Amino acid sequence: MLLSLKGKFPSAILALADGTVFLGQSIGATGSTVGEVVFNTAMSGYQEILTDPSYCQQIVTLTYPHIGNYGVNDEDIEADKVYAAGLIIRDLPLVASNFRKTLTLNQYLVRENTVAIAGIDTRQLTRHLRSKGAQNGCIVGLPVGEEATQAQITRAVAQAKGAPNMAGLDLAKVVSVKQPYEWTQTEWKLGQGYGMQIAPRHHVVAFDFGVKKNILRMIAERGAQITVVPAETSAADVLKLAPDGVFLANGPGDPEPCDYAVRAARELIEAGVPTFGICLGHQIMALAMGAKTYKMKFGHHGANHPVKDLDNGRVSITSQNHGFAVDAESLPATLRPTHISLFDNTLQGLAHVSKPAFCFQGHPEASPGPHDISYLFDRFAALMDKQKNA
Ligand SMILES: NC(=O)CC[C@H](N)C(=O)O
Repeated sequence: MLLSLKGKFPSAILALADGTVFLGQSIGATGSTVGEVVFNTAMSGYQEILTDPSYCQQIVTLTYPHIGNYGVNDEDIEADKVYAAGLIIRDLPLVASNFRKTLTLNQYLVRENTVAIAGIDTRQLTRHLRSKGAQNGCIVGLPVGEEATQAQITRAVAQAKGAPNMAGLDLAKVVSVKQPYEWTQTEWKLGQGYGMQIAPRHHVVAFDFGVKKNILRMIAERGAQITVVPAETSAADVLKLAPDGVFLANGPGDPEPCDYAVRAARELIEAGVPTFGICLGHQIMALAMGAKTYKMKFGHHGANHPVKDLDNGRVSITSQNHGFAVDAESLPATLRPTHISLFDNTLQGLAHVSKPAFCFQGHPEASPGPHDISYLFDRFAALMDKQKNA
């Protein structure tokens, strides 16, 4: 437990389903939360991570030891609320400084009703998750003045054990919008903030499985007007919108139960509509073509993952956030691998051999992370240009 936090914040419990218990300080809401505990190795971008809908029902532990140094602001959000089920960190600096800061991380977590624990040996926790695999956990933020009792610890372990298993969970339709909406916001620029697409040359229909705002901004930046549609929209309804391209978004949960999305993706790809998928969207495109997906041991969550482009040998440092992957052994003849992870050789990118469709497992929009692989957004725009001019 870090002495600097003790006495300044109430006590908190972190319990894993295997019975491992850590005690620390509550830096968010009072109460308890459960979810799959995963570790993310990005050094900054905690606000983008907390608001990424792909973290729905996951508790994130950040391996970088100082989290909160630059506070939070109103702009670095990937959705309009915090989606992560909870946050685990080592140290919360008591001074947060940045010219864009509107709140401290602690104030933000309380406002967003997010349970969070600090003062945890996140290195020990991460080594545990890495050797045993991701597992469910429970964080309990205690009221001011209360210390953790054995009964509360036992109850927290039981809550962790009782949490639903991520494998088999369809969360895309849970987090998806209920009504379509239009998107025109473009990328953020220093001194200007976010821009707006006023002269679009493409119309993109984006399936919202839990879409990150920065993906939409990067597609809009390259010339698109975007109609975001609910996860369960049929291919026929998408075709009625006469799109130049279709985007399959990132999102939480297991891709396999998303049969409605798999069906729609198959029909749109076979109809020859230029299609681009990211993360869950990549997994859905692979399933649509007949490949299989599987649950990884602890997944990829970070901002420095090297990925090789198999077409030209180029290596990009990429942002990653996934717990499932496409089984390379299961690829049908219609899909060819385009990218692999240099950490573990797992599949990172696919392209259809005869249709204008491709997808990527990592996060070319970063947020947070390096922009090495943003060329995939250019590729999507080029694919739509080519189809239009054909
Ligand atoms: N970021 C994402 O789209 C994640 C996809 C999927 N939920 C996974 O964990 O693999």
